[in-house]
Amino acid sequence: MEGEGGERKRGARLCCVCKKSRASVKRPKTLEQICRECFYDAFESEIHQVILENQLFSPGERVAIGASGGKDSTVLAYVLSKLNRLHNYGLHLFLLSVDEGITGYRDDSLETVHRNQIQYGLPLKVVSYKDLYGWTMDEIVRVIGLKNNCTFCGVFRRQALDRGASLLKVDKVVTGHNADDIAETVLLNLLRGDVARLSRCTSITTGEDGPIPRCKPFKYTYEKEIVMYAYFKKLDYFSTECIYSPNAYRGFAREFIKDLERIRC
Ligand SMILES: Nc1ncnc2c1ncn2[C@@H]1O[C@H](COP(=O)(O)OP(=O)(O)OP(=O)(O)O)[C@@H](O)[C@H]1O
Repeated sequence: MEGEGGERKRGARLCCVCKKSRASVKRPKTLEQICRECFYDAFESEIHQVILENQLFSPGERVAIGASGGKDSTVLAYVLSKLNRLHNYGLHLFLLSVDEGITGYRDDSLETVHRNQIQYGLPLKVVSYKDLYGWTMDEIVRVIGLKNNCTFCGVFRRQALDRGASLLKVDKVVTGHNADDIAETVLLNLLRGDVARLSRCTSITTGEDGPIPRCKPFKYTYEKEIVMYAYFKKLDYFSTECIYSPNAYRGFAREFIKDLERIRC
């Protein structure tokens, strides 16, 4: 038994990047066998390259990170603060959260954002549907039911982020939309035949003609890698799905894409 274990240890695969440490991760994006430290480096430097190549920011800009407390925006807040320090982007970063008023979901995830505020030393602004529109999502769902509620919520959230951004006087809002989210949106726009949105939805920056531009630094980042990064780094995030979204059209698009991926692999 001992011999077997020893042999397995000696035969352990080395990281294909540093060739020193034991590979402990298979990168979903490249399928490379890689060690954790090299995975962190690759993950962060790819996002840095995306920021540079797309000229997402200019020195001195005030940038609000749309912070829901979920994995994507938590990793975005962590990585963007780190890159800002490391590469002297010169950005003033803020966390901006929208409280939709969903009991048992957003109240819990906002607690996570309050902790992130302290952990990352970033100022936090919370704007709520109740204050802005006089209704919480709980109240809206009580009236309209679970059909189309995500459509209402999406429109309200977009406006609420704009209102919060103008209160914070920021130049840009960044969100944690990742490559998987964008693939779903492409499929949804195809199914709806929405040609105008289809041509816009893959842009890394949108809303340049509106009140405030929006950027997606994770446009090329796979969701699986964001989950791995958050998990290995032990980041503090909230992982429950919205209690009102299980019937959303988007959920079916997500499953369809996952099925296609499974068939292809
Ligand atoms: N309530 C909110 N307040 C602020 N920003 C939000 C909120 N909800 C969503 N966002 C922003 O929009 C992005 C995409 O939101 P989506 O609802 O698709 O959640 P998600 O893919 O689960 O992301 P996350 O893991 O960050 O919650 C988030 O990453 C975040 O930047």
